Amino acid sequence: FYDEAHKRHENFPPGPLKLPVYGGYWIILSKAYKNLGLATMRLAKQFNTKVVGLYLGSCPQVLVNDPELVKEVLLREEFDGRMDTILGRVRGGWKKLGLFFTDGFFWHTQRRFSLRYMRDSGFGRRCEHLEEAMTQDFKELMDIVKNGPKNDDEKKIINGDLIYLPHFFDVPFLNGMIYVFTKSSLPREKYPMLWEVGRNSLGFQRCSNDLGGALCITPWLKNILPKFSGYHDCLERTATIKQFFREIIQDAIDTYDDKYERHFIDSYIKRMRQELKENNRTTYSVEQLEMICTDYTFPSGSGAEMVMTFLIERMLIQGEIQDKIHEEIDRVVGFDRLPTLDDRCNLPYTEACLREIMRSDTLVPLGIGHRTLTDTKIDGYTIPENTSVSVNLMSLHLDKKTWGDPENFRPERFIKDGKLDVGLDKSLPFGAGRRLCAGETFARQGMFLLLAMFMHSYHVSTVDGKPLKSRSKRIEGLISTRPEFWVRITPRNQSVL
Ligand code: HEM
Repeated sequence: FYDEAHKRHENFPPGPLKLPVYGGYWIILSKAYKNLGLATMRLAKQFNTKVVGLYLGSCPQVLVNDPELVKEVLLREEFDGRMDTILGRVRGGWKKLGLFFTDGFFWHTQRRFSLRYMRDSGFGRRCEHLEEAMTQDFKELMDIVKNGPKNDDEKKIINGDLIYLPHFFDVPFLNGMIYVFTKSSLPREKYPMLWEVGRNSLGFQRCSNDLGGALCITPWLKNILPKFSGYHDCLERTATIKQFFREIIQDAIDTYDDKYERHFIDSYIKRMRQELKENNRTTYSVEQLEMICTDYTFPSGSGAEMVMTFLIERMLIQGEIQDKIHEEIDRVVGFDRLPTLDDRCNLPYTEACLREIMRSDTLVPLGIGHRTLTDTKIDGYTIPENTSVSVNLMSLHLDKKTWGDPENFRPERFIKDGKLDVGLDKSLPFGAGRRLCAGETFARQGMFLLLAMFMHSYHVSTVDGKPLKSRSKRIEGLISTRPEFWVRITPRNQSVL
């Protein structure tokens, strides 16, 4: 037992013992059960290293806990793989599908194709049609607030002057994605479907953690503890989102005409058929198209909304932030129209608040795990091929040398001479390199647009009217989330409706 616990690859980074079955997994959790970023920092301190090495079961796992090394790993190609885990397999019906959990030629081809098409639809540059669609959805929400919900589904999200976060923001983000895929969005009668996708997106994010959870180390847990291990949620939540897209894709296939390329789904089908005809084989398939739609959709229905929710929670703790955003929006936009993305460069404080919340409240603390594609080195240590490598983005976002006062929420740190200076933003909430978040532009622009419209239209307070004393406990999942909650909104600037 002693020998086994101390057995390590040669020159592997220092770290905890390899205990039976789970290796060092429970040791990390014991450092900070609900906060793997903090746990990583504590392990790094304990072993006096920037790179921690341990084993999850028998699989080598490296945790990188240093701002410079984090960037290095994200930028070096030999770290670009993804582990082949049960989590990824369950989602794809035991096949390796989608974008998040695939790698190599398949991932590269599918990511490049989708982003090449979606580049003009708000994923590379601004898309006015997408902005109009998201603005229209926001106006519908304002209408529900003003005139009251029409049914029980609406009441679950908007009830009098109370709104339910983060799901209040489901409609514009998810309908936005549907617009990107199909060039049309769902009308108000179908919003309950979007709320269902939103609930499942958030549920999926909570089915595991940044290290894959116990299920990835001991997949047999799916048979004996399907609910507790997260297996059930992973399967069911993804199945619901996939089913939602299956119907949209089937409809596109049924009405497909080679001569007209109506939208992304058509162009994907076209490429699939072309490649099959010419080469008799292809990485394109209807199943993969379902997974692509799912992989772009669930972060929209959870991640981007959670960042906005974190920021609203911060405003309920530090009331002056809300006052400053209101002051800026009123001065720049006025009272006769809603803000647009044209206003972004003139609303530096509002934009800085989004950047500061993503720095101070890291959404994906250990990023999405990478895999080494070959034997390699980091900080002098040897990392064998097929090692899972996670970068602790919190080690960068809370680094004292980089930020001076990382513990303070201070959007002004990004503002110089009254203007936003993006050069001052050293945070990497979306990662970097070839695995950079595929939705960064969509997320940044969507969050800004919705935040600006929301703050232009409402004052926000707690249900009991008292300021919050502190942030709520985070739920550690694939991303960090806070529990859903109701907040009170008081209309302002309503003449735009
Ligand atoms: C504020 C919100 C968001 C944050 C902070 C965020 C952050 C991240 C991070 C850290 C990664 C992993 C990067 C890596 O592997 O090193 C990632 C991957 C990804 N994100 Fe996001 N994300 C957000 C929103 C979105 C949205 C709205 C979408 C889609 C519309 C999206 C789509 C993706 C995809 C497809 C990947 C996988 C990329 C790949 O493996 O090639 N994300 N994101």
